[in-house]
Amino acid sequence: MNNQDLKHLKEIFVVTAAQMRDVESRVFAAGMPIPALMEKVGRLICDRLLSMTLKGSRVGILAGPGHNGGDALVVGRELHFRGYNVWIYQPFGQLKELTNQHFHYAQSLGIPCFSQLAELPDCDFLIDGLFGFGLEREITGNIAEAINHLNLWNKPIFSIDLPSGIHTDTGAVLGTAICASHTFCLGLWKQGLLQEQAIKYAGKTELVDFDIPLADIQAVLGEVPTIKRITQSLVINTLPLPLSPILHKYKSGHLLLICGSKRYAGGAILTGLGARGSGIGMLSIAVPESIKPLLVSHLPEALIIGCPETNNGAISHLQLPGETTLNSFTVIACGPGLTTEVTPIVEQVMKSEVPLILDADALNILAQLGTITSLKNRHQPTILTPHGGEFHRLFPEIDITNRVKGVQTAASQTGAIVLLKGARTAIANEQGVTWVNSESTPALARGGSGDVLTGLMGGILGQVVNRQVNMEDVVATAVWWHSQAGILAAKERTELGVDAFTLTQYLNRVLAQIQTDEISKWVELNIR
Ligand SMILES: NC(=O)C1=CN([C@@H]2O[C@H](COP(=O)(O)OP(=O)(O)OC[C@H]3O[C@@H](n4cnc5c(N)ncnc54)[C@H](O)[C@@H]3O)[C@@H](O)[C@H]2O)[C@@H](O)CC1
Ligand SMILES: Nc1ncnc2c1ncn2[C@@H]1O[C@H](COP(=O)(O)OP(=O)(O)O)[C@@H](O)[C@H]1O
Ligand SMILES: [K+]
Repeated sequence: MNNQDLKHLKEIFVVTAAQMRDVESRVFAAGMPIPALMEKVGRLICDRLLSMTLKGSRVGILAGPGHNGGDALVVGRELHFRGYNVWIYQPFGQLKELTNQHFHYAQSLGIPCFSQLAELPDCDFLIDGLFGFGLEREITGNIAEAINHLNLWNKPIFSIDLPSGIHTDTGAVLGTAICASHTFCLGLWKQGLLQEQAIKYAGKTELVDFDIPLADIQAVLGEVPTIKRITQSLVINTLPLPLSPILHKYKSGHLLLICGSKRYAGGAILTGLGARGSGIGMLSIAVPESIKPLLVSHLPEALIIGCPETNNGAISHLQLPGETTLNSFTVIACGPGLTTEVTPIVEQVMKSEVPLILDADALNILAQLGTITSLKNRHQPTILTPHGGEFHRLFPEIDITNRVKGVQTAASQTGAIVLLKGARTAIANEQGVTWVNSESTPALARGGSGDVLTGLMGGILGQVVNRQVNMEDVVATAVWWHSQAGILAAKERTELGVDAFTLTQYLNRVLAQIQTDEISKWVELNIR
């Protein structure tokens, strides 16, 4: 594997504090000296800082008692030698040995050091090395006060490894936490940085790779990591590309969408447009008869199935054409805009023998039915795509403060692939294989964007279901594609310009951006 592929691969792994300690212990046991690693990490951060356009030359170093503080002191010393005005704030009585040595050396170089925050002069930016993955209890007293005060300075703060105060695994705030503008996560992604509650503290995040041998990572996390970050290089293999030159439309998947009502006709259109964006070969959409003309006008290529409807304009029962049954389709996606009147339809699709995506109202009906564990009886995969509220209705007992644990529990209870939507969408299958999407945009937090995701996911699934792919990989691919469309649209149109319809217009542009050679080049990483 070349260096670039190895770097891509390391972006996928996610660790807890205990796992990071195990990985580091292996590296140290193999002979890498701890001081040499600290020096290397400090220099890498320093180089990265120097490659950014930093405003001003007055730097405050916030040094903690552990090795996070040691890293920060190395960064401070290097910036000092490069002509920056460096000041150190170090309020702790006792430091770890190595950190203590760096602190004394900095003092001997004449770098001013203070133990009181009030003495620290005004800085242009700060380096936060108070605590990393060694934070083990709530921050209190003068350190907590200092952090709260520093957050009010409104200056850029670059956090080393994690914003100090953020729990490495859960992302929870332990007492208080630094609000960083940028976080340099060291070596491997810490699970806490992928949890929703850490987002507003971490700022922009990036991984600083310090060349941990892959063998050490895999010895701790396994060859197939249980928790994976969704990255382009990992999902690219699951995209429905390239097409076979002798493709026939009936070999490219037939997706059935069951969606919409007189009241929520737009949801059906958006789901259909999401499916269109996937490139699915054949698309059928079952809607109430009265909105059929509307769907036809928006999706002329789709087969629109008008169904009998209730007095309120919801589908009363499915009326599929001719000999068609639910099992005639490659995939079924059911839910957006249905209303909660369609209970028999949800019961009917649950009995189908094809992969099934349940979203929105289908999830609310499932919650009302109270038969969620019966999903285990399905012979084909089921994918549930709740947002936080729907998740709570489906799984009132499951706490999602730790969203990763939450989806894992839900998936193991139901046997379904569970996707919990949000700023950091998390996906898990029954075996606990988990994906987290860490690249997204709040521009997606708008009505209808979830409908687009359901259609897109159904469309991808329909095309790749006969390939040797893991279902949860397909779900992750849909989430990645959807987010990337949002990011691209927000870049061009601002975050406010990404309504759900516009989002559908960017789906194809995401693919167009990916170089064809990258698609054909994709290397087997042996981690599936
Ligand atoms: N060995 C090295 O040179 C490397 C160091 N790294 C750095 O080392 C860090 C981990 O180092 P450590 O294990 O020393 O841990 P930290 O530097 O994160 O902090 C641990 C220290 O803080 C104290 N502490 C914990 N919670 C506290 C609280 N609430 N209030 C006051 N004191 C508290 C502990 O008693 C301990 O002394 C990483 O986050 C990273 O920055 C690695 O990432 C890279 C390799
Ligand atoms: N703050 C956010 N950052 C990134 N993505 C978000 C954010 N909030 C919501 N999303 C995404 O937007 C979509 C919203 O879906 P959903 O809640 O089902 O909306 P709707 O039902 O209106 O279509 C999901 O894909 C979700 O992950
Ligand atoms: K830190």
